[in-house]
Amino acid sequence: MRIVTAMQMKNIDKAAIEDYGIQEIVLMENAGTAVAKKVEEMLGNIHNGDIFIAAGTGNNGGDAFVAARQLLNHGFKVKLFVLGDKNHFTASAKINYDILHKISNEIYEIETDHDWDKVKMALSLSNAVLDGLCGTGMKLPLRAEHKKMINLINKYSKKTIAIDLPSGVEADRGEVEDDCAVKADFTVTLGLPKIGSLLYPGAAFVGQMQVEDINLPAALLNDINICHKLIDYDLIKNYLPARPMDAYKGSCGRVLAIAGSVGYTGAAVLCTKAALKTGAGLVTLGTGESLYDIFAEKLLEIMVKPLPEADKGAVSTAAVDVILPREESYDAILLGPGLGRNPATLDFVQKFALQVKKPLVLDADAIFAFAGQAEKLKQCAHMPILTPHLGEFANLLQIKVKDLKHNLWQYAQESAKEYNCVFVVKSEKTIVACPDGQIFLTTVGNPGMATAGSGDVLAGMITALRADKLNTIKAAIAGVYLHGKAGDLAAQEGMVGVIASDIINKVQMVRKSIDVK
Ligand SMILES: NC(=O)C1=CN([C@@H]2O[C@H](COP(=O)(O)OP(=O)(O)OC[C@H]3O[C@@H](n4cnc5c(N)ncnc54)[C@H](O)[C@@H]3O)[C@@H](O)[C@H]2O)[C@H](O)CC1
Ligand SMILES: [K+]
Repeated sequence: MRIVTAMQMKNIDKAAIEDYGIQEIVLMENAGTAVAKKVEEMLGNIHNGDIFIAAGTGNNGGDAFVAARQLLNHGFKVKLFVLGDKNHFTASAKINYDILHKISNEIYEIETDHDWDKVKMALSLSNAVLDGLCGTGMKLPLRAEHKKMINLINKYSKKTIAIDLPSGVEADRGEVEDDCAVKADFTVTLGLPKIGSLLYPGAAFVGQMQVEDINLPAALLNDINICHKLIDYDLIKNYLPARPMDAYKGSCGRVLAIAGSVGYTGAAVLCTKAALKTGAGLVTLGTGESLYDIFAEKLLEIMVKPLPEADKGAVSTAAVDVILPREESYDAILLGPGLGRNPATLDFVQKFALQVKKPLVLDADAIFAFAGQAEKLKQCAHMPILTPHLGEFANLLQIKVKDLKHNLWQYAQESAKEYNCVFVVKSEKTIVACPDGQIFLTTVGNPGMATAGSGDVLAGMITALRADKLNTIKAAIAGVYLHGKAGDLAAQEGMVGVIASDIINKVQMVRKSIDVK
């Protein structure tokens, strides 16, 4: 499913009206009807409950007026409070405001302190709250009266449905000012999900999201110019073919992981085990020769290839001439987990990455090796996949983390294009940014996965998928999805306490659930 900015949604509305002749008032009627249906569904057996509705003067409020009419028709008692200048209703909202006024006398303006007392009384008596204050048209900072209304709604904490977006959540980035946004149990989003409702802190206010197409033409909702999509089952369901009956270990993806250093042997174990559990047929760990005994002892199914080292455990540039002659033995190569930042190792990474002819995944210290030199990545034989967390990405681009965070999607999109890389940028909402401008946003995973080694596991999983014939973008997307789903399964035993090995142990079950039959 595609996800949109406020402007992109406005353009879809505009196209619906101008290209298809679907008038805004029709879309509003569809929106309000869908919202009213959700209220009734949420209230279950309360058939004549009291509904508190807060409405603005824009089309978000217009949706609320339509919903109010529907709910009244179905026997509910509605108290609706309008916030904003009544002389500035949008046209469609005004039409529905006037219709509603002919049906109900429980439509209130809020001008005096007494009116706010009525708000509190109505909230305290309500069975449900409908938030139609503002949606994609809201620009921060919030006006004081809206903050007051939002804080009151949250204070009475009734079952709450937000229309399109929880009021107070910024539509494009998910920004929320002073934690002041409607804490919704459900958000009925219209047309397509707004990016801001999927990013924190905004995402924390959405509750369960329900997407209603409000009868917009499918061609508009699937417009290829909308280049942001969700990573969900629907997207990846055909990515992972079931294993053919005539498979053999060399036909399921041969991975080489160059990883590990003194004090960071765990990363090498995690990324290689993750590659195997993701389905790679053969996995080899290339590591400093003095660590060979440790890994040979630890690893059964993974072959260990001792490499020349500069200092104990630090792979050196001489390793380039050891691996390159044998590169045809591998289908994809992972560089980085726990590799360390010895200058000789960083030199090895750059020299190897720019000479090897096999698909590459760069993680952790291998990304560090290109800090401030990302343009060199364009010399890789295949479009590489980089899996930085925010700090590693900021360091690669040589910018501050806070600047990166404020404009993450733009930096990711521009960097992917400029350096011809796929960036898997790990944060509470991992994204996959591609050179063609596409950005994919994960819908799975949980805070329990913020644990040592989780990134090593992801890097190993992506490399295994890349080795098993998935192209660069699909390998990155499928890896993020599998990793998040495995992490969600691991968190079922308790989110706190998930460790990276738990994620690895759930990968098999996730693959079983999504492999194409
Ligand atoms: N997606 C669709 O196809 C449809 C969406 N609909 C709804 O339309 C709104 C967008 O409507 P718009 O009129 O552009 O703006 P809003 O109603 O979201 O917001 C304007 C509203 O909010 C007040 N406001 C703006 N900024 C602030 C602020 N900083 N503080 C307080 N108040 C603010 C402003 O005064 C107005 O009252 C979309 O979200 C959907 O709900 C269509 O109805 C159907 C088609
Ligand atoms: K809203």
